[in-house]
Amino acid sequence: LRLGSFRLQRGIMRPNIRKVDGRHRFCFGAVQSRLYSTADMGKRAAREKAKNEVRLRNIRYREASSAARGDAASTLYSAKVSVCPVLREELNLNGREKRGRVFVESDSFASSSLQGLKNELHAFFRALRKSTYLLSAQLPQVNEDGEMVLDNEMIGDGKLELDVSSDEDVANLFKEAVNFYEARQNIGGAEAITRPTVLLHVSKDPNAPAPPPPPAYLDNMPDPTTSEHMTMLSFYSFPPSQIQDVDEFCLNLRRAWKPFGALGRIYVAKEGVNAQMSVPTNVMSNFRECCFAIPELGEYMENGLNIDPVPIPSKEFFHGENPPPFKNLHIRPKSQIVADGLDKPLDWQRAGNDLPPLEWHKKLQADEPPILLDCRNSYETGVGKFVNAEPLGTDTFRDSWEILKDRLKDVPRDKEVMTYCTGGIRCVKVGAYLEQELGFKNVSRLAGGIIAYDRTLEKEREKNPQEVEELSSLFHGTNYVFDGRVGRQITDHKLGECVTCGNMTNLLGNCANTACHKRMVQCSACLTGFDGCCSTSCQTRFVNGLAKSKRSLSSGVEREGGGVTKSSSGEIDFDPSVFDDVQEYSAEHSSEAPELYDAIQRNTERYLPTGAHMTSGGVQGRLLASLASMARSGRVLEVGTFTGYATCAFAEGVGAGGGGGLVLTLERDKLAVGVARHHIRALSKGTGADGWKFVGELDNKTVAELGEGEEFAVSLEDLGGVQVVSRRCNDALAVLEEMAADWGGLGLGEEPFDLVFVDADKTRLLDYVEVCLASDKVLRKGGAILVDNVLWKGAVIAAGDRNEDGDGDGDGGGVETKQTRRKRKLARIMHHFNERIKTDSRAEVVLLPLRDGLSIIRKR
Ligand SMILES: C[S@@+](CC[C@H](N)C(=O)[O-])C[C@H]1O[C@@H](n2cnc3c(N)ncnc32)[C@H](O)[C@@H]1O
Repeated sequence: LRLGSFRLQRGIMRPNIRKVDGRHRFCFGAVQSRLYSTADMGKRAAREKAKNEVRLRNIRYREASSAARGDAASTLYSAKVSVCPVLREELNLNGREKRGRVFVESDSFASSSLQGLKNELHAFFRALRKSTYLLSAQLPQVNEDGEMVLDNEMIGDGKLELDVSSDEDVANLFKEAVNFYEARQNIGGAEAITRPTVLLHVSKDPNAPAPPPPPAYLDNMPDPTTSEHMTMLSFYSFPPSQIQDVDEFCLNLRRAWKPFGALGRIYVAKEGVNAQMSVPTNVMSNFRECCFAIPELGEYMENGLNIDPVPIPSKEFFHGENPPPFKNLHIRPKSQIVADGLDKPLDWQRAGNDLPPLEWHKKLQADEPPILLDCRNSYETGVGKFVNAEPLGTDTFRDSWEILKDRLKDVPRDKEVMTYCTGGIRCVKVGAYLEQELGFKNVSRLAGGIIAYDRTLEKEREKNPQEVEELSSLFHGTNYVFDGRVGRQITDHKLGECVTCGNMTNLLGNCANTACHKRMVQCSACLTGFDGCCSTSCQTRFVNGLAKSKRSLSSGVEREGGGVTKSSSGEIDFDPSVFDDVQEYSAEHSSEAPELYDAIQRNTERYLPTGAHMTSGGVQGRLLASLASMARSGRVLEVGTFTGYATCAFAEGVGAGGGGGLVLTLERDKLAVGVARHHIRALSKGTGADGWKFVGELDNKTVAELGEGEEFAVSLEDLGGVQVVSRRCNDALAVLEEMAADWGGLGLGEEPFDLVFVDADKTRLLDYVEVCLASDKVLRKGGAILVDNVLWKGAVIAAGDRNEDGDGDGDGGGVETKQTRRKRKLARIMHHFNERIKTDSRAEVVLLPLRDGLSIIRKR
């Protein structure tokens, strides 16, 4: 491994190895892999390893390849694979599985036998395993200039396509690939091909058996997108036979749950599944049936699905004051579903008795109270617990074992021990430990945890109003939950001590200073007085320029007034609220965007409301148009079209030059491309009222969608003949990389772009910029890259101060909300990007504090 970024080879393979925050990061075309340096080996490396064997193997291949760089041909064949549209549809393939690259070792089973080659394909394209398909192949082609072309367009018109249906075909194919490679070397144009390369096409076998019918639980299912409510639920399962192939299981879960429009965070490990989810209420019964049809869940979901009885109106869920608890469906392979820190796994099937909530309630009122242990962490027990319960006082779940051992050392082993936690999952592990490690014979745990207890009692009280007294909750205070709602107040009891004044309260949240973000209990008076911070020092940091992160606690604190003030020490303090005023002032004193753009914004809010904040907007739109008008040859590339706001601004700017030009824009989202298409077509009527009317018509139209790899092109005659090409692609980075190899085969001329706007997946900014800086086919020397959101709402400042690695709470559920964790992670990525690019000798950078931060990177 070497520090710094370097290109291993030109042409089709360009791995970069960079050191990022103490770990080495590999980027390899569309396939990215990360390998952690020894300093960071531990749970993350282990998790990564378990997660994806294929990625690790690719790393090994790459290392082997770089070690034998002069002799790469003897190490590996490269096979670029594409799957036909019929199979893609039928197998419901995800982005990565539609096309990709696999490597085949020379003299291996895979390079000499059909089954071996298929095994190699299945490791990457997992869904193909269970289907019958035909394989055909094509050798690299050479164009009229003698350069090698790896382009599907070369198939047809007399180009050779080979059937690959026997071991002999496979052996011949790779033999031909070597011949071609060696012949190319002799010709002397070897830089275009670095190893024996073939193109493989996977297509549906017309004689294959018909795919199985859709499962019964999907029969007559309502359309989940029309649901007026969302239901929150959680469940966990510890199947006795364990989950044998975790990656495969994740993939299957994703496929099974896709039709329901389910959102959530699901952890899958060999030991089981732990899920927190939101599901459209109108398909809940179908979803439940689906879960029970999955053998690893079904009867092993302890206490079934834990469903919140009060569904949330969809409007409030998606567009309410607080961000939605879940925005996506994340199904993550993990080494454990609850990180326990035990040396060896226990048998989770022997974990004491599951006590139903009503029995539990009765037992707690018995004359001789049992030992009652609250197995949650201190921040949870600090605001609520059962009467007479003993909190373990842990910071993380891992701390439980020593504390339990110590607390129970003198307790007779037949004494009843009762345990509880939020949803029950942690107590499975505690129960197993008490029974198997400490030898307790009478362990009971609260089935479904506090959540189930609270719900059961509420229902019982409704059924038996005369028994309200007997059924009043023995859990006092607030139950801390992990789905972004932070806490549910079960009774009015105030058990927590305010971190800043010591008064009793039941409010909890996180410190507003993102660099601290400590979980804390704080009363409402201090919440306001300390601007949502846990101490005066955090408050000073927060108000002196740090972004005001939205608090997870509902009562967000807004500072009143604002301005530049003099502190007692005489220094000038900067109040961040002034920044908003500055932005507003600059909008008021910039040229107004034509009417068309207001219509674009309105349509975006109508069709893609959750992303409506992503458009470039007024002042930035004007800046983009101005920069495009200065582009030397009028060629602009946009990565991330969304609904075409910036695309139109670029076209407008390029058009102002009057000499034609091209705006190529790339986007993965089907619907966004469809909406953008209308906006771009509206530009053909100009940017004034006509265009506005034209765009307005979209309200009554169905949005036409483009398929993967399809594009539409418009020539804007009224705008100096600018051509706008919008292309739908699953991975814009892969398109840029292809472009770097051979102008992308997009048929858009062999001229580099003057301006590239990088505004897509923020986690790969460095990769996008790297392609632009490294390849003069993508961006000309002297051209510029624009990168949006580089300030990440100011959170980059705090990110610069941090060097921790996330929540580390060890309870498997995470404690920070998903939103704040993601925000901090992205802030770190952005900060790292800003640091890296500033020191890149190939670039000249200006970071403008415009809106969310826009960097202009000129290629030297
Ligand atoms: C911030 S929005 C773009 C906004 C647009 N440039 C504007 O100024 O109005 C980012 C877009 O990038 C798209 N995107 C994210 N990752 C992508 C990828 N790998 N390939 C293509 N598009 C991607 C998203 O679907 C999203 O629509």
